[in-house]
This record gives sequence, C-alpha cells and structure tokens, in this order.
Amino acid sequence: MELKDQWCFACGKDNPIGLKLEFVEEEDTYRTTFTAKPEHQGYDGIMHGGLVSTLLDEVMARYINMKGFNAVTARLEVRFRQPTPLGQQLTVRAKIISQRGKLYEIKSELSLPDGTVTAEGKATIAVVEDTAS
Ligand SMILES: CCCCCCCCCCCCCCCC(=O)SCCNC(=O)CCNC(=O)[C@H](O)C(C)(C)COP(=O)(O)OP(=O)(O)OC[C@H]1O[C@@H](n2cnc3c(N)ncnc32)[C@H](O)[C@@H]1OP(=O)(O)O
Repeated sequence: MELKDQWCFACGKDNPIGLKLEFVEEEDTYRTTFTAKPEHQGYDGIMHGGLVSTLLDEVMARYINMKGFNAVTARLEVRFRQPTPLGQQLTVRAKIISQRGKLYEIKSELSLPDGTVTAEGKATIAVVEDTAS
C-alpha cells in the first residue's frame, strides 16, 4: 500500500480537485479542518453525505498511517446527525478506541464552530504492512 505521489483525493497537495486536507495531532486525537463550498453540496446549501464520510474516513485512516503503519479502512459507519452546512469551518477529529491484532477501532466526529456535532464516524482500520520498524 504505497503512496508515492500527492494525488490522494482527501490530502494530496497535487490533486486539482482534491480537498487538500492538513492534519494535526493533539494529545490523543487527530484533527483536520475543512470549509465546504457549493461544489461540495448535495442538496442546496448542504454538504454531500459522501464527502462528509470522506472527511471522517480520512481522519481515522490517516491517524493510523501517521503512527507509522500502512492502513486501510476495513469498515466504515457514519451517523449523519444533522445536515452539514456549507461555508462554515468544520473540525473533524478522530480518536483511537482500541486495538486487536492488526485491527484498530476508531471513532470520529465532525463539528461546527459552535461545537454542534453534525456527523459521527466509526471505523475498523486494518494494518496491512508495518512500516514503523
Ligand atoms: C507522517 C504521515 C505521512 C502520511 C502520508 C501519507 C498519508 C496517506 C494517508 C492515506 C489515508 C487513506 C485514507 C483513506 C482510507 C481508504 O480509503 S483505504 C481504501 C478503502 N479500503 C480498502 O480498499 C480495503 C480493502 N480491503 C482489504 O484490503 C482487506 O479486506 C483487508 C481490510 C486488508 C482485510 O484483508 P485480510 O487481511 O486478508 O483479512 P481477511 O482475510 O479479509 O479477514 C481476516 C480476519 O480479519 C478480521 N477482519 C477483516 N476485516 C474486518 C472488518 N472489516 N471488521 C472486522 N473484522 C475484520 C476478521 O476476523 C477476519 O476473519 P473473518 O471474519 O473473515 O473470518
């Protein structure tokens, strides 16, 4: 599972239609921010649910990647609590819940500037090759 270029749709710097996410680790969480534009909408004024899922997926899978492992999403569950609006800075945070063998259980949430959580993610992330050593 290699990433030789910068074309990841979510985080690649060279992908002209990508989201170009950047990440920060903070204590035991991993975080990114994103402000959705009209090209990211489904219904008028509301971020497309598939892209909401992408944000949640990326922050969770990348957290394991950042810790030195090649990892893929094996299972992804999203709870859409409220519509996610365009034009507001969204904060997406992930936290590792548990690890069993090569599988990590991770949770994430997407929140608005006022703290309202509009979507929650839960994922099983599988390590496919240890690159830490
Ligand atoms: C400094 C940092 C710089 C970083 C700079 C680069 C950053 C770069 C970041 C990229 C971040 C990408 C973020 C996007 C993340 C994607 O989008 S990844 C793409 C989407 N995901 C995929 O394509 C994964 C496709 N699936 C697979 O490859 C394989 O199914 C898996 C997940 C590796 C598992 O395959 P496997 O190891 O062969 O395991 P398998 O035989 O299927 O199962 C064995 C056992 O494992 C367990 N298991 C397997 N899957 C599951 C599951 N989903 N749930 C529970 N148990 C499971 C079960 O016990 C299973 O036994 P059974 O229940 O089947 O009897």
